[in-house]
Amino acid sequence: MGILFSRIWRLFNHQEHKVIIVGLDNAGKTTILYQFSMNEVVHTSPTIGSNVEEIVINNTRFLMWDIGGQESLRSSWNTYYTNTEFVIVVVDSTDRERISVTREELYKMLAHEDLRKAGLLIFANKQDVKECMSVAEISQFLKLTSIKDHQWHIQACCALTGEGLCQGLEWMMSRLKLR
Ligand SMILES: Nc1nc2c(ncn2[C@@H]2O[C@H](COP(=O)(O)OP(=O)(O)OP(=O)(O)O)[C@@H](O)[C@H]2O)c(=O)[nH]1
Ligand SMILES: [Mg+2]
Repeated sequence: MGILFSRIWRLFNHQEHKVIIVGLDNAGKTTILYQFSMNEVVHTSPTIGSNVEEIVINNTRFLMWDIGGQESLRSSWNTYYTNTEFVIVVVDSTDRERISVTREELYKMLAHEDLRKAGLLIFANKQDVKECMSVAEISQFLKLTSIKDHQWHIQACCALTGEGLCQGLEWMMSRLKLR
């Protein structure tokens, strides 16, 4: 009876799932957010604070927070962590010099109590640029296989064309179904 009730509850309970989009400045977070919400490339300037949009896919509602990635803003990312179900980390695949900074920020986040249960989706963005880092390279730099306490997935994408973005969302949807 309990299982049946919880299945019916989930069927009718169109609750919102909180998602935060983080990553270094210039990674493409805002471009990705508006590809999700408007299906188009918007002209962006560096985000100060955050942008938020509701994205609805097959009756599943995500509330997505895109947070500014400049160095001075990173210490306030943690003010967005409460009730977060998914963290999307956007990596600029052309930025080899700062991948170690992304790694530091990533592990700092994963250690945070409020993100204990959050799933992790990594977008290897800007795959349209020649000689960018591949998914395999980024996985290695970020030591993703060492992450045992969070569900994670890495997805190649190009925010300008939208390629790969849906696959990332599909992974998030597939995690929700398992709950
Ligand atoms: N070539 C290429 N450029 C991209 C891609 N995605 C985003 N950009 C460009 O990268 C620049 C930064 O994009 P934003 O979306 O503003 O980056 P952001 O991560 O929100 O940056 P902050 O708000 O400063 O944290 C813009 O000029 C985008 O047009 C991509 O897939 N390929
Ligand atoms: Mg931005």
